[in-house]
Amino acid sequence: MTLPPGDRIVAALPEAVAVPGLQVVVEPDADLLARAVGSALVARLAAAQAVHGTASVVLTGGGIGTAVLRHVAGLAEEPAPGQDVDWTAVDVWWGDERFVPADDDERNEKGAREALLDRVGIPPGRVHAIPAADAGFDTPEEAADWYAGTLSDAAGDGPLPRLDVLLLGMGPEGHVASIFPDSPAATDERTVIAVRDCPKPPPTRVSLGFAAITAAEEVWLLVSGAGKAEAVARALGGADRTEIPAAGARGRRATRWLLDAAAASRLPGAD
Ligand SMILES: O=C(O)[C@H](O)[C@@H](O)[C@H](O)[C@H](O)COP(=O)(O)O
Repeated sequence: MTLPPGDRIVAALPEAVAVPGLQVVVEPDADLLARAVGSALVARLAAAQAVHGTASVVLTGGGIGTAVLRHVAGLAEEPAPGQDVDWTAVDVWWGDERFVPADDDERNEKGAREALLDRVGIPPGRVHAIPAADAGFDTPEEAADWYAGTLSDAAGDGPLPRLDVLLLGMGPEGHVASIFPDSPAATDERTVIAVRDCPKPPPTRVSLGFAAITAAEEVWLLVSGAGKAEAVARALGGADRTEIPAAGARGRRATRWLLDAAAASRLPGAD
């Protein structure tokens, strides 16, 4: 029997990091990856609604993350049987955001609205943006505390609501959300944190912490390009999450590494 690439890779990973629910999926290139993830996301949200009546997704910025949303918007216009998402019953959160004015092109929220949210009719009350720098908060710390409170309010009981799928891009050095290697955010226990002096501009951000990321039902890491291959291999090879934050991004039920062939090229078992 010939295993598909992702199965071969999981089989080749050391037992210590073969966490329950770990999947590695490899698509030939970035465009096919974004299409595949878009279809999988629609199916997952439809499945969550079939069980719970509602679904929730945590969005990421970045090229692949935004391309996925564009494909989801296209699928929403012509839903496949059984994969019809009721967008009026989807809660949207963000994994991180830049603390800049709302109309700044650096806002992850702006990209997501253009790619998907403005096209599918989600009620404004279900779009839970991380506050912009001109939204009435003087500091990213105040904005982070407010977002933690908003998550907690949505939960009703406990600090976090059910987060069905949490999407993350990954930087070439292994950062996820705005948790950068060897930064204070990598060891912060809060659900939402302010990030200052970020090595990648803009320097001031608000990010979910590991406490929130690891509470999601499923974490999906979207990674493309050869420049990420070494960090992917280190994350899946058991690196410490303070060195490679992506290594600590794990969902409660599933952790899916969704890669193109170039990003997967340094994994054991990759051809
Ligand atoms: O906040 C940021 O600086 C980016 O949003 C970042 O976290 C991004 O998600 C990754 O760098 C992957 O980006 P690409 O998919 O464009 O490579």
